[in-house]
Amino acid sequence: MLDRKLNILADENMPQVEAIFSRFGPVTLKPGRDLTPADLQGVDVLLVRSITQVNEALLAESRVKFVGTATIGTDHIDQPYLASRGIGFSNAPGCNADAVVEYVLSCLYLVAEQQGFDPKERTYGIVGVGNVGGRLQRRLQALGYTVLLNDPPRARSEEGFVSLDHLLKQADVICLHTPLTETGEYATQHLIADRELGQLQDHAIILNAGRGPVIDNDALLAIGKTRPSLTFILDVWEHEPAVNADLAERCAIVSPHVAGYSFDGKIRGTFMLYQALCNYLNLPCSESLDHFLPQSELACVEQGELTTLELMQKVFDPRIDDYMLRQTLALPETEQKQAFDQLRKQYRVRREFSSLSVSGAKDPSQIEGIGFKLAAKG
Ligand SMILES: NC(=O)c1ccc[n+]([C@@H]2O[C@H](COP(=O)([O-])OP(=O)(O)OC[C@H]3O[C@@H](n4cnc5c(N)ncnc54)[C@H](O)[C@@H]3O)[C@@H](O)[C@H]2O)c1
Ligand SMILES: O=C(O)[C@H](O)[C@H](O)COP(=O)(O)O
Repeated sequence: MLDRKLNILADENMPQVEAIFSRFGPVTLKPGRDLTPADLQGVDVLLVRSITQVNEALLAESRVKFVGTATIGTDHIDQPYLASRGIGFSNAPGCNADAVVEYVLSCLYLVAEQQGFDPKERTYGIVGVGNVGGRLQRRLQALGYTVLLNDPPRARSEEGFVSLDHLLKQADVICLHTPLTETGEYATQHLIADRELGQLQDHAIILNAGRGPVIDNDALLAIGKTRPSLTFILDVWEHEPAVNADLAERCAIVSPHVAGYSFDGKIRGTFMLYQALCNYLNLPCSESLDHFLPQSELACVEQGELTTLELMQKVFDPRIDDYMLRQTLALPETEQKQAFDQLRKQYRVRREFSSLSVSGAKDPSQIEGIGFKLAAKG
C-alpha cells in the first residue's frame, strides 16, 4: 500500500496510461516535446517518450522520484544524473521490437516487388543485434534467408559476427538497429558516413530504423546523388523533427519515426513501466497486460490469391506513412516539424502480424516465419 497518492505526469502519446497508472494517483497528460521545469512542480513520477530530454535542466527543482520512458531507446535520458539524485529509472526494452521487425519486413517486401527481386535471393546485414536486430535475425533465418551480423560489443564475448566493413561490402540489404551513442569505444553517431557508404554494392538497400544520427544524412544525400542504383529506406532522421526534404525525396520509403508504433508495442511499453514502478515501490503487480491489449480485433483471412506482401499490408502498410510524410516536405520548416510530431501523435491503431490468422496458407512455413498465425484447421 502507498502511504500517499503519487502525482504522475505522462506524455499524452501513451495509450492506456491513465487506466494503467491511476491506482498510484492522479495522472496528468502533457505534450512531451514542450515539458518545462514548471510542469514538474509537485510531480512524483514522470513518464515520457523519446521526444522529452530528461536531464538536470528539467528535473533540478523537482521532487520526481521515478522516471520511466515507454521506449527502447534511452539517448534522451541523462541516466548518470538520475542516478546521482537517486531517482529510479526504467525504459521498456523490447516493447516495440516486433513492430520494428514488421516495419522492416513490410518495407523490404514492398521494395522487392517494386524492383522485381525475390527477397530470399538477397543477403541481409544487421548492424546492432539486440532486441530488434536479434528478432529480425530470427525471422529472416526462419524464412531461410542468409544473414550477416555486426555487433562489436557482443562480438567481444560471442561468435558469429563480422566486421562492419565486411558486412557493408557483402550484404545486399543493410538494416541499422543500434542505439545512438556519442562517446565510448562503440559510439554510433555517424557510424555510417562517407567511407562506409563508399563500400556499398551498387544495388544495395540501406534501411535505418534505429536513430537518425547513426547515418551522416548529408553524406547519404551526397552519395544518393552520384549512385542512383542505391536504395534508401529511412524511418529516422538526423535532426528530427526536421526532415531533409531532398534526402526524403531520394528515399524509396520514408516515415516519421514510427517503425515501432504498433498499438501492442505502445501498450506493452506503458505496461512495462507500470511493472517497473511496482518493483520500485515494492508493490505487487496486480494488473495484467492482456487486460489492456485489444484482443477483440484479431482477424482471420483466407490466403487465396493474396501474396505475402498483400497479407502484410492488411496489418501494416508503410505506403500510408510514406505518403503522409511526403505531404509535409514542402512546408516551411516550423510547420514541417509540427506536422512530423502530429503524424506521430495521431498515429492510427496498428496491430502486429501475430494479430492476423491466415487460413489456407500457400506456404505455411513462410507465413509463420513472417510472424502471422496459422489458422487452426477444421
Ligand atoms: N524507429 C523506431 O520506432 C524504433 C523503435 C525501437 C527502437 N528504436 C531504436 O533502435 C535501437 C535498437 O533497439 P534494441 O531494442 O535492439 O536495442 P538493444 O540495446 O537491445 O540492442 C542494440 C544492439 O546494438 C549493439 N551495438 C551497440 N553499439 C554498436 C555499434 N557501434 N555497432 C554495432 N552494434 C552496436 C549493442 O551491442 C546491442 O546488441 C534503440 O536504441 C532505439 O534507439 C527505434
Ligand atoms: O526507442 C523507441 O522505443 C522508439 O524509437 C520509440 O518508438 C520512439 O517513439 P516515441 O517515444 O518518440 O514516441
